[in-house]
Amino acid sequence: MVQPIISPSILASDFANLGSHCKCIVNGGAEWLHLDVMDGHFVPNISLGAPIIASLRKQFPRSDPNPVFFDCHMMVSNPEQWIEDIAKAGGDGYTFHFEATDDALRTIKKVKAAGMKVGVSVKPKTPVEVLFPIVEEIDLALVMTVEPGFGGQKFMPEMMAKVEILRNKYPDLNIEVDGGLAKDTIDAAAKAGANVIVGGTSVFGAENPAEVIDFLRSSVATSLTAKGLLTK
Ligand SMILES: O=C(CO)[C@H](O)[C@H](O)COP(=O)(O)O
Ligand SMILES: [Fe+2]
Repeated sequence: MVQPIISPSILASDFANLGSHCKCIVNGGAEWLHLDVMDGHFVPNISLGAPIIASLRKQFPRSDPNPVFFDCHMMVSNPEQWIEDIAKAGGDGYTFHFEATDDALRTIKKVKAAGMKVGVSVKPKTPVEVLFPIVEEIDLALVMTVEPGFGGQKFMPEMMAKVEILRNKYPDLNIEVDGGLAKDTIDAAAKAGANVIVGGTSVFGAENPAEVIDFLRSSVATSLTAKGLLTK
């Protein structure tokens, strides 16, 4: 059993007003914040790192009644290098790319030892089957629905086959999709079985983020209910 989770990506935020922009999104009902860390090497772009995450954590303290989950998407070449820094900065989930490590199990163990939930992501050209041997050890699988590196790209519907394969095999797994998720693409992702939805441009760029968040969540809830998978 899983639940719908909306994780808006701060890549599409107004960085000069990051704290207040994120407050508006969280007040609009987002359960998680998706923090895209890019190193300019694994992907051809640079975004942000631990110092920004630490500043943002001060705005969303863990002592809050419903602390916001910091869902860190690590688009970096050496994911083990940043585990301690991100944990100290206040990361809750550490999702690294399968393509970036030569020993995913070792990296998974290190993330867990640092006290974070662990996710593993696959780029569009990576077959989802690579996750099968490690799936029992992870908290989340992230299926990229764009080539990682930039926000505002077009959703790749052909990635939904990967989500379906994972959902059929692992009904209790958190399956996240990232890239181009919006009102016109959510149904495909929800029907395939995704339950954690990243929305950058569609949520941070919306006039009414709360309405978009509700829309995304109800699509996921409808599909999970139809599959008998929704956590009550
Ligand atoms: O990981 C990412 C890019 O690599 C981002 O999370 C993603 O692109 C979200 O932005 P948008 O919803 O605008 O596509
Ligand atoms: Fe991301």
